[in-house]
Amino acid sequence: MTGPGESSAARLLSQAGVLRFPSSRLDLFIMRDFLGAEECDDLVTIIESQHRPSTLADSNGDDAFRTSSTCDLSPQHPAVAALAEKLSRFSGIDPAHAEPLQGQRYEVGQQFKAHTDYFEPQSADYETYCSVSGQRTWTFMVYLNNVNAGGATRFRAIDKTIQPERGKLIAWNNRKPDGSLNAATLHHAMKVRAGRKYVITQWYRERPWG
Ligand SMILES: O=C(O)CCC(=O)C(=O)O
Ligand SMILES: [Fe+2]
Repeated sequence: MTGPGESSAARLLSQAGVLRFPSSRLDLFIMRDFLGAEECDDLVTIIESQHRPSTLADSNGDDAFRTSSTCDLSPQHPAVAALAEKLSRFSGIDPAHAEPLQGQRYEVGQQFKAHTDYFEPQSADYETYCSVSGQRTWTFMVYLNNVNAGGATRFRAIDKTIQPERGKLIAWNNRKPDGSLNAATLHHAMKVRAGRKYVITQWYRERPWG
């Protein structure tokens, strides 16, 4: 069964160039060249033009936990609207279930330590984040540039490290087939060692965004 805010392995694998990482613990998919060079460069320009310090949904007292910058991408921007539509067609998820797209920008030394994208049900702010749209379901993330050194995304539980590569998309299901949260989705955006790193993330929700 696939809920309204969910993609599926069958959907993703039916599209040319999509590979599945072999793991019984986590549904993780990779596609190179999801975006072309020009699309990536346009999105990097937008992120460069406007960003703020990234924040955490559940602050844990570690000021070094997430040190990147975030760009709230305007859905009015044609390049952003085009990407949102492309992701929705690709994922098969109704765009009503999509959060607004976000860009992340990492300078040398910046990172996002190991975390999950779902909201912790025990956290104080769980209701604030999830009462309207529900839990996060799937994550789709696109690397917008080749990083000179560092900046990989590491999934520790399945021992998989993905190198940033311009235009490459990765996608994973934050939940297990039975709908429970999947702790094996734990991932770490490792420190950039040289150059900058830019990504865009699309998170989807159980219910329409609102
Ligand atoms: O930048 C990355 O490699 C991962 C970013 C991430 O995990 C997030 O923004 O939730
Ligand atoms: Fe994440």
